[in-house]
Amino acid sequence: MESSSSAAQGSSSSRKPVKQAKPATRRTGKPEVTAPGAKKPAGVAPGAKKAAPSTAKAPRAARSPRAKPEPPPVVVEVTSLRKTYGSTVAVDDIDLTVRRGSMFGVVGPNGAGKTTTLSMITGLLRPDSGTVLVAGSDVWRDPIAAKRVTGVLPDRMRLFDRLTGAQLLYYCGMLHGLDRSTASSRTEDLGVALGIEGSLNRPVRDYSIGMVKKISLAAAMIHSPRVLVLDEPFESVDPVSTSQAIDLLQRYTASGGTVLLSSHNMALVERVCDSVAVIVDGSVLAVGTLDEVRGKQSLEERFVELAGGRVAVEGLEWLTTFSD
Ligand SMILES: Nc1ncnc2c1ncn2[C@@H]1O[C@H](COP(=O)(O)OP(=O)(O)OP(=O)(O)O)[C@@H](O)[C@H]1O
Repeated sequence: MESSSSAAQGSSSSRKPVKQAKPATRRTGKPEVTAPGAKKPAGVAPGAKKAAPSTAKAPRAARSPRAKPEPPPVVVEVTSLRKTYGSTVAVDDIDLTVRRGSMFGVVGPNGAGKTTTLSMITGLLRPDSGTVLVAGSDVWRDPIAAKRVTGVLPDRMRLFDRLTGAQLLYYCGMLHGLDRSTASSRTEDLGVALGIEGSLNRPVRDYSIGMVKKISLAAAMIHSPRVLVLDEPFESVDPVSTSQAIDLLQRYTASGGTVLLSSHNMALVERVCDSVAVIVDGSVLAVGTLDEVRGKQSLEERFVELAGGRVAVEGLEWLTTFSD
C-alpha cells in the first residue's frame, strides 16, 4: 500500500504521483491520501516530520493546505540604528530582522554604511542611537551574552599575526572558553574545511590576503556561535576556497546557524543568500527575500537601479592618448 509520503516523492506504484506544484486543485475523491503529503512545505524541520508518521491519520487542521509553518525565530533584531561621524550620517535609522537559519546578505555601494552597520551589530562600534538584539541579548546592555553567541569576521581586522594559524585558532578557542582538546580538534577541522591545513604552522603575517580571510573565518567559527557576522568574507578568496567556505556556511545554516554577510559580489549573494538588504547612503532601500528584492531583474540590475544607476563616463580623453 502506498503511503502519502511515497506519493509525494513520485513512487513507481500504480497510482499516479502527485505533482507538488498544484496538489490542492486536483479533486480525485481521495484528497486525504494525496494532498497533505505533497503539500508539505520545504522549510519544515526534520524533527517536525518525525513527529507525524506518514501512516497515521493527521487531524483535519494539520492537513489543511492553508496551514502555514511558523517562521523561524528572529535571531538578530536591529531597531532604529544610527551612527554619524561629524556631519556624515553613516547609518541613518536602520531596521533589520534576521531569522534563524537565514543566510542574509547586506549589499550597497562603497561608503553606503555596511561596515558601520555590521560593526554596531557585533558590538565593535557604539551607535549614537538604536538597539541591537542578538539571540535576545542587547549588544550594548548585555555585551557578554550577545558576544558569546556571535562569531565575527570584521573588515580590516587586526590579527595577532606573529602566531601561527594553529596558535591563533587555538587562542581564539580558549578565549571563548573551549577546553584545550576541543580547541585543538576544531583547529584541525576548520583548517581542513577551509583548505588551509597545510599553512596552519606558518605565522599568520606570512599569509596572503585570501589566507588571512580564511583564518579569520575559522576564528569566527571556532566557538560554534549561533550567529556569524561576516564583513566581505569572500573578498580576495579564490573560487575553489570560496565554494568550500560556502559549503561550510550552508551546512551551518542548515543546522540552525544564522549568517549575516556583506558583499559586493552580487552573483555570489544571489547564489547563497535567501534574504538581502540593499543599503544606500546609510538607509535600507530594499529588504526581504531575494526574490522580493530583485523582482524579475537580476540582483545586480536591481542594485544598480537602487544605487542611482550608472554614471556615463565623459572626458578623460587623455587616457587614450598614451604616454609614449
Ligand atoms: N571612522 C570614521 N570616521 C569618519 N567617517 C567614517 C568612519 N568610518 C566610516 N566613515 C564614513 O561612514 C560612511 C559609511 O562607511 P562604511 O565603511 O560603513 O561603508 P561601507 O558600505 O562599508 O563601504 P565599503 O563598501 O567601501 O566598504 C562613509 O561615508 C565613510 O566615509
